[in-house]
Amino acid sequence: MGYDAFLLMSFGGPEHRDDVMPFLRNVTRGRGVPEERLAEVAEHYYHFGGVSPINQQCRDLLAAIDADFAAHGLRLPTYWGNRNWQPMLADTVARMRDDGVTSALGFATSAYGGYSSCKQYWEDIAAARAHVGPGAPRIAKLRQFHDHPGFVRPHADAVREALAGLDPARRASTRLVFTAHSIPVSMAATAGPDGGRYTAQLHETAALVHAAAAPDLPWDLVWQSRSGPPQVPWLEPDINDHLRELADKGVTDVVVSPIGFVSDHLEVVWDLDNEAAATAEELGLGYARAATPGTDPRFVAMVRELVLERTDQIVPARLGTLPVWDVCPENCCPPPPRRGAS
Ligand SMILES: CC1=C(CCC(=O)O)c2cc3nc(cc4[nH]c(cc5[nH]c(cc1n2)c(C)c5CCC(=O)O)c(CCC(=O)O)c4C)C(CCC(=O)O)=C3C
Ligand SMILES: [Fe+2]
Repeated sequence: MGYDAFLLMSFGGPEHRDDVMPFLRNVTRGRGVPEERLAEVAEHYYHFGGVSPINQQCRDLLAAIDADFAAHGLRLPTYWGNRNWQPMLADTVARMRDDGVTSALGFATSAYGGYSSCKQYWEDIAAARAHVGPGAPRIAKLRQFHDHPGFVRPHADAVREALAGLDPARRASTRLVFTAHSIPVSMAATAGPDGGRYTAQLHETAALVHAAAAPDLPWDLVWQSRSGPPQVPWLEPDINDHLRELADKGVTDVVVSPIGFVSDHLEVVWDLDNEAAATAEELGLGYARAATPGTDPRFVAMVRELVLERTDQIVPARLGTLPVWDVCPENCCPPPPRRGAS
């Protein structure tokens, strides 16, 4: 098939209290995120003992991928490396070289186009290969999967399940609220080869999940987890402001579906299960948060299918019509201007 390894790439997160600040400095190096914001976000991690759930979720996903590959006779050794915390991608790529890997396929735990969710993983690959030097394996990144049935259907089932936990007598005043990570407006404008692709793909995913889960209900796409300096505009509205507006309009219940994410990591368990849930309670809104795909067997199978489609063994499974791309054109998703100390 031309490839001799599979590489899982993710964001990374701390697993000890002492790792929280070094991790946050890795994430925000050169991005101009104010100290106060870092201290505030550190508290979110300390609330969970300094342990982000994301690394364990990656271990679980990789174990499920191993089992799925084996069950389908796909003999590819698997590896895992992160952008911001151990296991760091550069160390993983060094291990791949030591193991004799020459050409790997990389899967990033982000479904969408854009700088943070796609292009930055290409930069991570290039930096890791440069760090390893001669003999570093070639690594190609698998495509964005925002409309793959293995991603959309688990989200849709989760919305249906969350709805089942709300009062059916109030269904007529219930609303679906899809959320994704906010990004700077300038980053959204330059996402994808023609710009605007992060938000466009998210809209498509939201529409697909809505149609599959609860086509009778109204829905919105809003944003969460804003970072960065206050003077830089980021995508709005924030989920918390949006919940206030919905309550004012007479909405009684919400299902919040984090379609921007593949697992229940810290941005989900803090920003939604803690903050947004508290906002809803204050407003007297019924609130149910839909699960993310995690290790849903359909999502795990999707990873194998992305490998098989890349190696021309199956045709791509797609529910939407927006472009997805395997290789980023040069002009695609430029990095944000670097600010502050780097
Ligand atoms: C688009 C996007 C995704 C989705 C795509 C993907 O999944 O890749 C994502 C995911 C995540 N973001 C995460 C955590 C953080 N993101 C931050 C900051 C930032 N995110 C940004 C964008 C995104 N982020 C941006 C433009 C910044 C500003 C700094 C910069 O330009 O890079 C900060 C800094 C502190 C702060 O929040 O201010 C933290 C701690 C975690 C880990 C959670 C855990 O530990 O479980 C995950 C999965
Ligand atoms: Fe983030």
